[in-house]
Amino acid sequence: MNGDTKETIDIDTKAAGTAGDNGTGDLEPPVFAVRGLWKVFGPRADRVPGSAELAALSPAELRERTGCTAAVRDVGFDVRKGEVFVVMGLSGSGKSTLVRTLTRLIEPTSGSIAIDGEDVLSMDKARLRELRRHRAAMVFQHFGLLPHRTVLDNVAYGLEIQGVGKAQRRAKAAEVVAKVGLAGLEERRPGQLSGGQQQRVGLARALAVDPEVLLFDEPFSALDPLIRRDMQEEVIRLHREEGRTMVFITHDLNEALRLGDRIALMRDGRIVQLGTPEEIVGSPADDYVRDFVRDVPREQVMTVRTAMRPAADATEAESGPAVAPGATVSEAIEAVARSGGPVRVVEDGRCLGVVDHAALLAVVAGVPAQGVAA
Ligand SMILES: Nc1ncnc2c1ncn2[C@@H]1O[C@H](COP(=O)(O)OP(=O)(O)OP(=O)(O)O)[C@@H](O)[C@H]1O
Repeated sequence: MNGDTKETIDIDTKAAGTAGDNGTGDLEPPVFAVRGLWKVFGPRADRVPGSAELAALSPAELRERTGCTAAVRDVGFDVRKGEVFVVMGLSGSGKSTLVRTLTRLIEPTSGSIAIDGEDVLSMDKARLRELRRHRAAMVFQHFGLLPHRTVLDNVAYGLEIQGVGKAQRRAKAAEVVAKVGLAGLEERRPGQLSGGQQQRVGLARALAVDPEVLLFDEPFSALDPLIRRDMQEEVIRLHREEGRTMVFITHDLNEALRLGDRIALMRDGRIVQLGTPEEIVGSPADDYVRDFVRDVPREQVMTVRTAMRPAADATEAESGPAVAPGATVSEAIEAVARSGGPVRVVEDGRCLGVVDHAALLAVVAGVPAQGVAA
């Protein structure tokens, strides 16, 4: 593992192709910066990342030759402040291992991880404890609630182990319980709650410590679809209201598309594509991703920004119904159907382009359309 004792590490801003760029051109330091990260399980795991020959083997070949599994293979990315960063992939692709290495619940084999520029791999035990308790709180699928404690006391638990006084932690817990929609249930025990309500308690407990980043490990996969939908809405609402940074693991593509500002799609320990939902659905990096997103209703993910063409003349640019550039193709289809003609794409009073029947149909069909902006 790392022998690095520096408190901070230099971040190679080009390594992950995304560092520092928060999409607005501003340079904001990332919350997490991960570079060249490996986690190999098995005998003499350290030799795998260092060996070009072993690192190039397929998972099956590697297992056969060395008895090792490379759960995370040479992964690099940034988690930007305020975004929902989704790690998605099929079972066994390495999602849980990757997210657990961020706070060293699992020790990486090699590579670097920084939180707000601070080297996570050189943190001592006390600093790590502080990281997990205050800065990066995890919400697990199995919520790990204490069965004999009330909802309020379960939520206050994280504050209790931080040494916060009783009155103060109960006041804070009550506030967070209300925030996740559990007001009135404070004195119940976990056994008296539905699965969805228990998950809300788990979420409230993580929120109570006011962490900089919330890490969700498939938190909703055990919930039935309606309650799951409810909890997704809850996460979207909390994110909108608080702008808290979130890292969210899921194997469910729809959940990833609904929640993610950006999605890292994993396969066999590697990130095969990292991008916005629209980039992943609209420009899959390879056949694997293309196959993965094949059944996604494109009109609900793609926006008119991708579908628009320049206005043909001043009349087209200046009159008629308008939509915002972030409107989905599905919304624009409705507007075009109602108006019977092209619809303008307008931002801050300026016409960026227009969308018409042909362009919108091309997006739905997944084929390039003539005159559509690249
Ligand atoms: N402690 C371990 N020892 C050996 N191999 C492990 C260990 N933990 C995970 N693995 C292997 O690492 C790979 C990635 O596992 P991981 O749990 O990270 O995947 P995942 O994408 O989170 O899967 P799931 O969605 O099923 O939770 C798998 O092949 C798994 O068998």
